[in-house]
Amino acid sequence: MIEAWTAPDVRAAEKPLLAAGEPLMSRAAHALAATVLRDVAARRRSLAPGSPPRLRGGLGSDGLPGEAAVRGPGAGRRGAGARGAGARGDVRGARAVLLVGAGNNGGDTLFAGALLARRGLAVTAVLAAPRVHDAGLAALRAAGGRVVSLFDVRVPVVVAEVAEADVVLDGLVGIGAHGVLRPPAGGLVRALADARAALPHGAPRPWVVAVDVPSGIGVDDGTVAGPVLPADRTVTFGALKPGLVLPPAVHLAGIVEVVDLGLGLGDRRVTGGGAPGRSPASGPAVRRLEARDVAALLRVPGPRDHKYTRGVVGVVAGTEAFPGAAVLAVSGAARAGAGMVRYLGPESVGALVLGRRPEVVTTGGRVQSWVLGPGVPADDDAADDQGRRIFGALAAVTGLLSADVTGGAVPAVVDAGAIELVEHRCPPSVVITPHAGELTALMQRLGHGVDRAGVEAEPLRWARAAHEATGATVLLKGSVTVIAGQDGVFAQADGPAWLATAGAGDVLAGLLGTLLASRSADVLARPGLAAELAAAAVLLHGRAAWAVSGGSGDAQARAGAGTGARAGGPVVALDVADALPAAIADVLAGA
Ligand SMILES: NC(=O)C1=CN([C@@H]2O[C@H](COP(=O)(O)OP(=O)(O)OC[C@H]3O[C@@H](n4cnc5c(N)ncnc54)[C@H](O)[C@@H]3O)[C@@H](O)[C@H]2O)[C@@H](O)CC1
Ligand SMILES: Nc1ncnc2c1ncn2[C@@H]1O[C@H](COP(=O)(O)OP(=O)(O)O)[C@@H](O)[C@H]1O
Ligand SMILES: [K+]
Repeated sequence: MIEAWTAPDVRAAEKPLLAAGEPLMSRAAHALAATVLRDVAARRRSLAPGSPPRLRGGLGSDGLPGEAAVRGPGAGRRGAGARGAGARGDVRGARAVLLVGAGNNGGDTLFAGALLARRGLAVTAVLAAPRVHDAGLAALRAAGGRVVSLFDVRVPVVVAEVAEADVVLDGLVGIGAHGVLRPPAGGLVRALADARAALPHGAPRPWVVAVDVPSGIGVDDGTVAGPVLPADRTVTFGALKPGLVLPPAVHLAGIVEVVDLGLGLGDRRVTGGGAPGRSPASGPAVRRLEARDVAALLRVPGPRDHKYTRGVVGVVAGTEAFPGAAVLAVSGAARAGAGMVRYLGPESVGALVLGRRPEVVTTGGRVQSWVLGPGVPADDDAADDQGRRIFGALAAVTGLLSADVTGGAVPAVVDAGAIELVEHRCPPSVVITPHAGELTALMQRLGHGVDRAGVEAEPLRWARAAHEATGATVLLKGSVTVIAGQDGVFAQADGPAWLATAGAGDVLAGLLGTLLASRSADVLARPGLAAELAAAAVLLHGRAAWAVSGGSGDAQARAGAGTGARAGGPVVALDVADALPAAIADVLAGA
């Protein structure tokens, strides 16, 4: 399990250690410097023979070829004692620019800069505040670092200096940031980000290391309200922060590395206030399941099981206009290991479903979960019959009709057109699975004046708002899928961008239906479990998609800075469903 903790939580955990005199800043700076040295050495090693002595010349990409220690958030922790990691390569003469803000984030950066200078790098600190960390500044000066102030030099001069650098350390603000970056730091970052965006693809440019977080992101909510310099790597201290796992900020963090400062977060619950909507002491603000967590959630059948104990999934999906969605949802459910799948819908669609999946049953009966809505447009008269079926199932799962009539409440996946049909408060065992457009429509119907861009800018906020407004668990789809449930938030980043293809969501709905059916009674009894199973479904869906696309490694590393990992190729939704058995087997085998 990957855990992200808010700034107040981190501060609360640091407090007793600082009071006891633990040298946290020194540990942070040493680990930061070691990583920078390693990165710079790796880039220098990648230089072709005969290239000019400057490190960035000739690289031609933002990559770190040959680097061994690429890691995603939580994929591993480095102790603070990783000194000398850069010793394998000669880094003398490399140029480093430090962007230094007023607080301890700037202090970390200055101390790390001093270590870099002592290793032979030419270090320039650009001070973006009238006063910066005194001891850090003194250390840098003593080590031979050069210091310029944004109050004395113009931004274009700094931009030109940065363009000539091999590595930039972004130490403007960390967990003490409030709001968008203020001048002069904001103007500098905007100019640097613009200059970087204007470079042709693959053009040489400096490697950017964010100190703790990319300055300017919403540390606790992942928002990007102002300018931010995209990082190639983020070296974060003590614990992951929510903004390093949540969209859209996660896309600016690059490869994230956690430096263990011994804060003990996760070992115990700290009371730090936390993010809005969270009660104190409620644990990490955001979690991300890993394969081993999913293995523990999956119910593996045993000798006493039969098809009914394994779980029957009822699927109300597809219309004559959109029959494929029924095939995809049913395939997702069947391939994920349902004991039985019942399909309910138009006869012609049922025939298509049976043609593809003869094991499906097309008669009514008891189910342990529902999958409602894929391929059922909310505003289409032809969908009336499907709409009636969905209303019936919703009446059962929301407890609107008595168990005598409905056979009892069971968990449900409410997808696509069915989301528009939710009119009553849901239990958390109902999982609504919108993409950003569908969530926007839902929130507008509930009276919120938000548009799609607003939802995409603040996915955490709107997923939570939808959960609070409907009572349902909300799974907001995207490259990072955000799940807001009764016991908190998950942010899953498991699939390749190739997965953004028609019908992929239908497969996910069916797959999730099966996971809910397999643990139906548990889901009804434990309000937080639906969100965990939803996160598990996203992980399996993403891993199946990677298998189909032919990629390798973890998603963050692949998306990271040209590590040589395979980017994979196109996928189609039905192939993703067909890859689920192997994805599940791999997860259960610990692969
Ligand atoms: N607390 C600790 O024990 C440790 C903290 N560490 C570092 O300390 C950082 C936190 O330090 P601080 O609490 O000093 O806070 P920061 O350094 O993150 O930022 C606070 C400073 O930035 C200014 N600032 C805030 N918002 C701004 C904005 N929008 N635009 C421009 N300037 C802004 C404030 O006026 C203040 O001077 C962490 O991110 C981490 O890098 C590490 O050294 C590890 C140990
Ligand atoms: N850029 C991306 N990277 C990875 N996965 C993505 C990306 N964009 C979308 N996805 C995933 O692809 C699927 C698309 O689902 P959806 O939008 O519902 O499509 P459909 O309705 O056609 O089935 C979701 O699981 C979503 O999380
Ligand atoms: K920073």
